[in-house]
Amino acid sequence: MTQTTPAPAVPAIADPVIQVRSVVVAFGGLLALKGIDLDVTRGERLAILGPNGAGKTTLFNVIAGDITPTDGTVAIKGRDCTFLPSRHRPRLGMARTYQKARSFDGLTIRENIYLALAGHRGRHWPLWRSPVDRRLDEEATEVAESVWLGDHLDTAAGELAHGQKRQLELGMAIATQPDVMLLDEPASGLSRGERERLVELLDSLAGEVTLLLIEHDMEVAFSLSQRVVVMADGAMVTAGTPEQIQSDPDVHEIYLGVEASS
Ligand SMILES: Nc1ncnc2c1ncn2[C@@H]1O[C@H](COP(=O)(O)OP(=O)(O)OP(=O)(O)O)[C@@H](O)[C@H]1O
Repeated sequence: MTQTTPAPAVPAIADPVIQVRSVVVAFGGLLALKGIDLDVTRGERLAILGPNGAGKTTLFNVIAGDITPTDGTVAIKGRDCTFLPSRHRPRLGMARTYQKARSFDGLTIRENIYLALAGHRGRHWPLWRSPVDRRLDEEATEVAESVWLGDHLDTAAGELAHGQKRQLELGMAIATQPDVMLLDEPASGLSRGERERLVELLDSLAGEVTLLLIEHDMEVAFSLSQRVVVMADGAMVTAGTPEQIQSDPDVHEIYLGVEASS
């Protein structure tokens, strides 16, 4: 399969939250990203699609600060963050989830969300609970309820089913009240009912929250996004509305080509 389509031009947008410019990532001799340009505007819902190995997670890692690009720049809310480590990005209002959930298995749902809340507010795990800490406990309960985990508050994360773990991770991200959320395959491994609840939950986020989504489940990706970017082989192949992407023969070829060869 060959992708000869030139990368789509980056249109100038009024209120960019994320600006990726000429980003290259090399892992030894492998070019995982070959010069990516991407602008995401405030409140936009953007899905990134592409076959395995296309570079989607690597692009997320660059935007979230988990890896520094070999070349190019990333700006968040107008500030050059190319070299800003991921641990500083929540202060910019950014949260991300990972393909593999990163909650603490030995802690309960309430405790995991509490820690996310406390970390965001610059507090530590208290030996004695002050009124502020008790308020955080209440907030943790509210967040757990918002991701439909209110009935499992005292269940250890390690005992949760896969779908519930993803709900917890989403809750931990939401707890930091981000205005930019990067979700890496949030629907993976979820049942149909859980996927529907996920869409409902993400749909209910405030309009100003910017959402970037890597998702293999087309139904989820198309129903949640306003714009879809398709990547293959470290490059952006095309971009458009969900309707445009669904009827794009190049996109079909990318997926069918991969399916045929796998
Ligand atoms: N840390 C790493 N070291 C070496 N190669 C890597 C590393 N991370 C990713 N790669 C390679 O970079 C390429 C892009 O990987 P990436 O995970 O970004 O793709 P992806 O589109 O997210 O795929 P998937 O849908 O399977 O998660 C792949 O060839 C992958 O093997």
